Amino acid sequence: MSQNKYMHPRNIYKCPPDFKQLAINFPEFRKHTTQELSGKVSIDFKDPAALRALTTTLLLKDFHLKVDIPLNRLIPTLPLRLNYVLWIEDLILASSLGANSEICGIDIGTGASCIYPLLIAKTKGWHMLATEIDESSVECAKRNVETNSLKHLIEVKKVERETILKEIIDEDKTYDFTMCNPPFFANEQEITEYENRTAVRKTPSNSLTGTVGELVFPGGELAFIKKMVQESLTLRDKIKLFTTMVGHKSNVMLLKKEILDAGAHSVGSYELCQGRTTRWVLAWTFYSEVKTTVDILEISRKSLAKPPFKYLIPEKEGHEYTLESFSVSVKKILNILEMEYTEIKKSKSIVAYAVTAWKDTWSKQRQKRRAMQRKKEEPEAICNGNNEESKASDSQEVSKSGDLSSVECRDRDPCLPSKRPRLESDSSTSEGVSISGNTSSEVEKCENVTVRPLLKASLVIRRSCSEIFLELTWLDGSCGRDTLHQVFQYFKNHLME
Ligand SMILES: C[S@@+](CC[C@H](N)C(=O)[O-])C[C@H]1O[C@@H](n2cnc3c(N)ncnc32)[C@H](O)[C@@H]1O
Repeated sequence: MSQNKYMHPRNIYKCPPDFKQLAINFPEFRKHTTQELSGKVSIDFKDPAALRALTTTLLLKDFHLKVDIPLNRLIPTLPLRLNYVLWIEDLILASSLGANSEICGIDIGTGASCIYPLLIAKTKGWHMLATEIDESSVECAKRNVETNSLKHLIEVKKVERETILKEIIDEDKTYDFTMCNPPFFANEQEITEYENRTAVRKTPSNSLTGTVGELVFPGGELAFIKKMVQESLTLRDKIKLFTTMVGHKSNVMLLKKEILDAGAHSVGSYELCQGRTTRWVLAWTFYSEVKTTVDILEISRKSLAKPPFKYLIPEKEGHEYTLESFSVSVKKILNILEMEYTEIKKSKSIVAYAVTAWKDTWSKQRQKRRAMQRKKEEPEAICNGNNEESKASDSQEVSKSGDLSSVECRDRDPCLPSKRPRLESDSSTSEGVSISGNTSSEVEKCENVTVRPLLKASLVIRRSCSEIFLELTWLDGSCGRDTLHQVFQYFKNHLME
């Protein structure tokens, strides 16, 4: 029975890919398909060439990644890999890792495809160190990184079989997380048994790909992970979160006990469900503030509820845009809009600001300019009269509410409700940029009443390969996300001026 409904909520393969459409759009994939009389298009999952065509086609279509996978090496399936990556992302977000610096991870045994680092670097912009023992896989992984112009984010390192983590960590470096899809089997006999299992469990639907060297470790995954746990004890200050995939359910409880006995602060596990395959992942840490379990539905609900407004900055002939030059243009617009901003993150690939608006300066700009013009042209007497009228209505308001500041605030902010709500202590995270707590300027105190800003958002300028994106994420404010969309439109219209 397919377990797709239990896939990670943000996994794009929860809804399986449309093979017919893939065959129409990708001739390389079409070669491996057959069409039944009913019109249904399928592939032979036992054929490694077909499996490879599916994975490389999806990587190209969904992630713009061009990946070479040799037929004689392990061919990764994407739904499972993505489930693992999304779970790590949830833990990183829940633990607020990378809030003040770039996120760096390690993939132990990256394989020829270099699948995890490519997915992570491409979709999250995180730095990855990828290790591998197999010489030819190392070469292929390096080529894949180069082909996709991700050398600035991914380093592929050839290591010795005895090494898991200890020897690869530089003295002066720390990492946010490790991940690993370890060799599962203890010997070749186990591989044969797995391939031929029929009696109790169904034969796996996919063909088992990969060399003996890739799939076998003396003592199997249990021995490999136990070694990793032992090494994590000496690296407890260098790595915040250790994770690994586990292939056999029976090993999950054994390893959890082993990890806690070794002195970890906490250990958590999660079930990766996809197609007919189930795998497990373990996370452990020596830090009290780092999370090893997470409410995935809650995190996904939050992040899906507030996806950022994203704008790919169009290329302009003869112009080489940099993050620096865009930050200048963005700050200029923020000043024009009289928005407060604080730089919260700056790296080679990201500049992020926390922005706050106290009044609407962006909507109906043209009408406002016309009104100003008309006001200038009006005779003084009428103008005076109007002023008297407005003064009268203001004083009425003052006497009703008994609070002068509320009138002032509402005057400059049409969206503020008549009774100002208290601003709850806020902590929001958006795509690796986290803003928590309120600065004194964000909360304006008027006579014991706490005023909520009109809008609070994160503004991220992100470089991914040669493309630059502007991302605006709604965080809080008396006006909703629609207001942020107006600001976003304003940026789109004025950024290239
Ligand atoms: C099951 S494969 C996973 C490949 C890839 N990460 C994936 O998920 O498709 C395990 C990989 O770990 C590599 N490996 C085995 N022992 C290793 C070690 N001590 N350090 C680094 N890589 C190792 C193998 O060569 C193999 O490529």
